[in-house]
Amino acid sequence: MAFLLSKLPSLSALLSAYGSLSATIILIRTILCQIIPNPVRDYISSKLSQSLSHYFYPDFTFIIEEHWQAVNNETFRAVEAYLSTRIGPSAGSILIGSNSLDPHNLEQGIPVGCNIIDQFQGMQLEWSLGSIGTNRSFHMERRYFQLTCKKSDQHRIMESYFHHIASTAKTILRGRQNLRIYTYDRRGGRWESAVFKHPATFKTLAMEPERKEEIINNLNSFVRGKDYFQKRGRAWKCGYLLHGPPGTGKSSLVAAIANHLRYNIYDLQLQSVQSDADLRRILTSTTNRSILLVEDIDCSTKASRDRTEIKDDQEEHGEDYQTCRLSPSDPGLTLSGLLNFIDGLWSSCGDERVIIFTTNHKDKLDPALIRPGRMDYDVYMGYCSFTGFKQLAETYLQIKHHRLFAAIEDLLKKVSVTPAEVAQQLMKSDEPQAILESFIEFLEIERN
Ligand SMILES: Nc1ncnc2c1ncn2[C@@H]1O[C@H](COP(=O)(O)OP(=O)(O)OP(=O)(O)O)[C@@H](O)[C@H]1O
Repeated sequence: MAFLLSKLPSLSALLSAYGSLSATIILIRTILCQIIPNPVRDYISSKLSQSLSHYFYPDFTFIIEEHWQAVNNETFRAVEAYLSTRIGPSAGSILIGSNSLDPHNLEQGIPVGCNIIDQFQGMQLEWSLGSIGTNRSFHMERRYFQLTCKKSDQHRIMESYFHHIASTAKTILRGRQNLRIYTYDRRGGRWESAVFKHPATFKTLAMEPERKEEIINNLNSFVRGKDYFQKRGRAWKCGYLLHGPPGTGKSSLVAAIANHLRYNIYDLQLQSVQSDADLRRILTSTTNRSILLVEDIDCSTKASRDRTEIKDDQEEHGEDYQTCRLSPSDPGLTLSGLLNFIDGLWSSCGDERVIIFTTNHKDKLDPALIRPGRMDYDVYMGYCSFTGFKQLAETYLQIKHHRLFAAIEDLLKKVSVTPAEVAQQLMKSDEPQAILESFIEFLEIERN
């Protein structure tokens, strides 16, 4: 032990060695500082710290939250759609559900806490779904995806993996089996959805063929039109005003549009909107590639109605005038708030949006709402023409010709019946001859 202690350097020798080492380091540093230019020094030190951090912290994490700047995060939706096709044994658990007992309708989703492994261009990518929020405040729950990868893959992921996710998700969402219809739950303060399975298509719709063709062409160019809209500095959206008497197929046309585009529908009752700020919040929580539907807009709120008419109605019926129900608290929704969403600055919020208003009384709407150029397409759904009748006969009776058609054509020129009334008559039995005879009788009665 004593031998070992005698071999150790003395304290003064250690201090002097430390002093000369420090002096040498300072000397080298000063020389390097003088001969190596600043930018080169910065480059070397950043490279050095990068390789050290890669060594000590090799992973990188991307967080994708459900909302982005107070609106729905489309990247979150894309990841959700994409990952639902990547769920494998590593997940440990999956969500299963369906809207019917048909086993083919079984859908799968990603539960919170689930881990999913994905491979892309040789990269190993680990996904998980997390959530912040408590059971008690379910509405406050915020989900987020977390992607963990190698730090060195970070740029490749930004440049190509997220593009791959976006394009795959687009295809998945376009081809999705079930559409959904959303209604706004004012008390819960959020959209509630149900599966939307409406059988109406453009094929079954009784409408003038040229008009039908025109709408289909417009919708097809709309879907392909991102560049078209961008080049012209316009928001990627289009608006339809559907008007005409009850039972002429306005709702059926909305369903046909949704089925054609494979877009979900957000069915908004303007009565449930309390103010312009409320409208902004509700509409920014809808997703892209969707239809915003406001049915019977003339009855929804004072905001949309012709101001002179409201005054006349109130004078005639008193303050309690209820023909077109208004919110008891008289919603603070204003016409300008509404217009802002149709073609004002807020209309540019989101992509690929179709806005549809329906009304039985176009004449009751405020002129500002229907001035030329406000809504892109004005579609009048009228009484049943002979062409409309033939379409309905084909749908309901599977016949294209019949000797009684001539009499029906003649009567339809004199009688105003809605396609809904015609459809009701054609559903009375399966036997075409008997049905057409009874339909002629019905038209004769209507004429007198
Ligand atoms: N143009 C049409 N083509 C095919 N079917 C139609 C048409 N119009 C009405 N119908 C039939 O009548 C039913 C009611 O029509 P729909 O609800 O689409 O009319 P609407 O114009 O929206 O009526 P409302 O103004 O009362 O809401 C539909 O379910 C459909 O069966």
